[in-house]
Amino acid sequence: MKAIFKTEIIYLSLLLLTITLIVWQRYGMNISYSYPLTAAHSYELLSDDINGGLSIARLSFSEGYPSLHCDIVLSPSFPFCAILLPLRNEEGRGVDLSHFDSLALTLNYQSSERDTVLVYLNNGEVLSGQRALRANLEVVVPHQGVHTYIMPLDQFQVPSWWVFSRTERNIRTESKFDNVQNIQISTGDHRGQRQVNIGAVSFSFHGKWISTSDLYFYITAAWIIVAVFQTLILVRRIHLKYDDAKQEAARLNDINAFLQIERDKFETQAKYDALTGCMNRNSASDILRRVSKRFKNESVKAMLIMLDVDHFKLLNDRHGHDEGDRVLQRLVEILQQHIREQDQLIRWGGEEFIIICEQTSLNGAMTLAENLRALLESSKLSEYTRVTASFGVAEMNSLQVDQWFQQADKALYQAKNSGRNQVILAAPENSFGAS
Ligand SMILES: Nc1nc2c(ncn2[C@@H]2O[C@H](COP(=O)(O)OP(=O)(O)OP(=O)(O)O)[C@@H](O)[C@H]2O)c(=O)[nH]1
Repeated sequence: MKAIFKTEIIYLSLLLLTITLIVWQRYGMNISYSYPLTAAHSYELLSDDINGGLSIARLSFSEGYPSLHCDIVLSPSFPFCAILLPLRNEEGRGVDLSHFDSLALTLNYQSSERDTVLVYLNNGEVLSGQRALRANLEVVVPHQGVHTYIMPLDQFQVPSWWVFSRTERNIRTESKFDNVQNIQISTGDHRGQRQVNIGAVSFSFHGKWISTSDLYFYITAAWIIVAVFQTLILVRRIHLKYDDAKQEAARLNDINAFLQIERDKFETQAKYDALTGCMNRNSASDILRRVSKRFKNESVKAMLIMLDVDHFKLLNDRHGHDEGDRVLQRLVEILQQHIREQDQLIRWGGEEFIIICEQTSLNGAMTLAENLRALLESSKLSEYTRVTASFGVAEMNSLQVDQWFQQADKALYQAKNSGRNQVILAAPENSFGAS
């Protein structure tokens, strides 16, 4: 949000700056160049006598400014007269008009015939290793008397006579104003005999500090630079955010893995007895639901053997709780080793266990219970005393699971009451084993 706000400020500032510069450039940023045309300066005159012509040019300052008086005489050469207003400094360097757009030239014009005025801006250059003047020409249709003529510099063109007068091949024919040596004001193309007076009243070049094209170039460049810069910052930010998100995802993955491990641990703890490692009562509900379903749907027989260590309290009291724990651990070990893999041994509580045997006949269950009873009796479950267990066996029939358990419990109770260390089959009363 903060970054977006900053971006908006940057673009808004740039927009304001752009508008300000465009308006300022349009109505301000003006520059001009001129000097007063007085007798203090030296002005050059030219006439067709350089080509063998007969026209006569004279200079006067009758009204304070230089005036060209020209008697144009017919001759085979092109008849003309001209006055040159110098622009070069003492070192010979001309004026650089790159930042100027127009020339305002005030002339006092008198002519006996209708004619044009040729205005040249002669630009100093080196061509073929020699100094030369490039003629940049604009034609003015003058009015009699004093008038100001505004001439946009981009309308000045190099005349064809100048191009043909050069011997260089591939010479550039466009106008150039980086070293303008003088302004040449010349009589026009009328070839007839006549008298022409041209007073150079004043001149001034006008322009802008920054040209319109340069200004638009700089503004466009500024917008491009800012946009590229902003894009780079944006890309960098996205990259950093992506890295952060990746790190966060990795961190969440770690937490998830940790929680998964913890969940598995708790699940194991919830279903398995911490002391003996066999299943605890929490596992029983799933197993019993499955067994009961299979019994009902597929008539798979199931037997329940319930066993309880005899006089376990006495053992605890006499030999300590730790010894009691060890007895329970060994007992589970032995039972696990001697039941089938599909039989489920569950610690029902305290020193009481159940074994659920599917696909087992009543005789099979009784035999298994008896074998286990004898095995426990003969095993040295405790190094201090003989340990035995009593068993109750019940067959699953159409009764509910809780009634099945009640039957087994009842048989176990009978086994206890009948002197312990024996196996009792739930009604009809049948019992195996030693007393
Ligand atoms: N060491 C140990 N003792 C336990 C554990 N769980 C239950 N007991 C003890 O087992 C004893 C069970 O005693 P009783 O229910 O009176 O049964 P008993 O002494 O075995 O007598 P009968 O079952 O009638 O033969 C209690 O003292 C419980 O504290 C256990 O995890 N470890």
